[in-house]
Amino acid sequence: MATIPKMSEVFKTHPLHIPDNKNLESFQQLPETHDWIQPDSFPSFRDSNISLSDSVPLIDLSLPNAPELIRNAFQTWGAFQVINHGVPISLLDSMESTVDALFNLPSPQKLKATRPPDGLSGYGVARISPFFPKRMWSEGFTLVGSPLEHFKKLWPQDYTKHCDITEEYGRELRSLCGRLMWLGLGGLGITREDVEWAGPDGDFKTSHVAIQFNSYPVCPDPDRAMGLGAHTDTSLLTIVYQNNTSGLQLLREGNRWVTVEPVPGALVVQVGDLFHILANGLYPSSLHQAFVNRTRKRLSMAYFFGPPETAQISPLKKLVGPTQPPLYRTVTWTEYLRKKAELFNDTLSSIRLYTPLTGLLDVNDHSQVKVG
Ligand SMILES: O=C(O)CCC(=O)C(=O)O
Ligand SMILES: [Fe+2]
Repeated sequence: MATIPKMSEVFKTHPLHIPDNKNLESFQQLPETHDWIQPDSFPSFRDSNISLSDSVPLIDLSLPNAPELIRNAFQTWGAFQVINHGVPISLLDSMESTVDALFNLPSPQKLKATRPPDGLSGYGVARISPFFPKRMWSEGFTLVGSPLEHFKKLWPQDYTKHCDITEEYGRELRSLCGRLMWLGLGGLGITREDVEWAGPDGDFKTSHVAIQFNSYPVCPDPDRAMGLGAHTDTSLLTIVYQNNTSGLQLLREGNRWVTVEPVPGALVVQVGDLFHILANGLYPSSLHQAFVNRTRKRLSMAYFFGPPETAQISPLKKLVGPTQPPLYRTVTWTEYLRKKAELFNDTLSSIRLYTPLTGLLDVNDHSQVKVG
């Protein structure tokens, strides 16, 4: 059996060099390098005539029927927005201020904390950039593990405050993800005994996590630009916080992009590839992208919740039977991440064991999604 790559080594085989990082805000016109409109380049991402019933569900986690609503949302959308989630709104505000402060630093300061080409943490462009022919209208900062070393480089005097906020955010989101994992799994009839790697208390204490901050500066020609190209996340669950500026879109029924309108204090919960595998395809992995705006800068933070580094992820036994064969082979998160760096939106199909009998592509076959 192949050895499991360590998280820190995942990108050694696929280093990503940061291109000359011009300050996007300084452009009066969209440069050719960022102009995504070519004949037949990608489906239009401006939604038109979307009916109200076509908006991602908004779920109040304090309601007694929340588990049922969550199961429904996961099955139909692979996503929902959640309120009354228990993460203090003041913490969301502080975290947003930290992210804002980070991206407002002068470029040379941000570049001091550049993510190494084969590394996990630091400032840079989106990891998915090499899969698209044009550059994205965004900048990002990825954190795996402690923010301390990175934040010291960004804010030599002032790092403690930002570290404290980020660490508290990480703790709160970990606990929310644990809750949401059990609600999502419960909806499939899965109980604590079925998921060994959730730990003896079922608190996912050894789960691996990454945090991604994204900034989408104002753009002179937003209809021709793209903030973040269409992708699924590799995680089990991703929780996105967005500021009060829209941009996040989900692909609905494989044929139209629906904007997730910002709701104050809400968080967006999305199924990632690994939960899709665990659920043996019953929950689709959410395909999403982000657009940009002409007059409003957008910020988002994505919290990627994954399994422990060595956990073997495969369709849960209870969800497999004579009429439901396992759709995917076993992978670890690190193995999967490495594959994704190579195959991107074809990664799920590369580990698929069965093609649906109908011969039709299922919602998670993204080989049809045009990315270039
Ligand atoms: O900006 C957003 O809303 C989405 C961010 C995202 O999808 C990601 O960081 O993976
Ligand atoms: Fe994402």
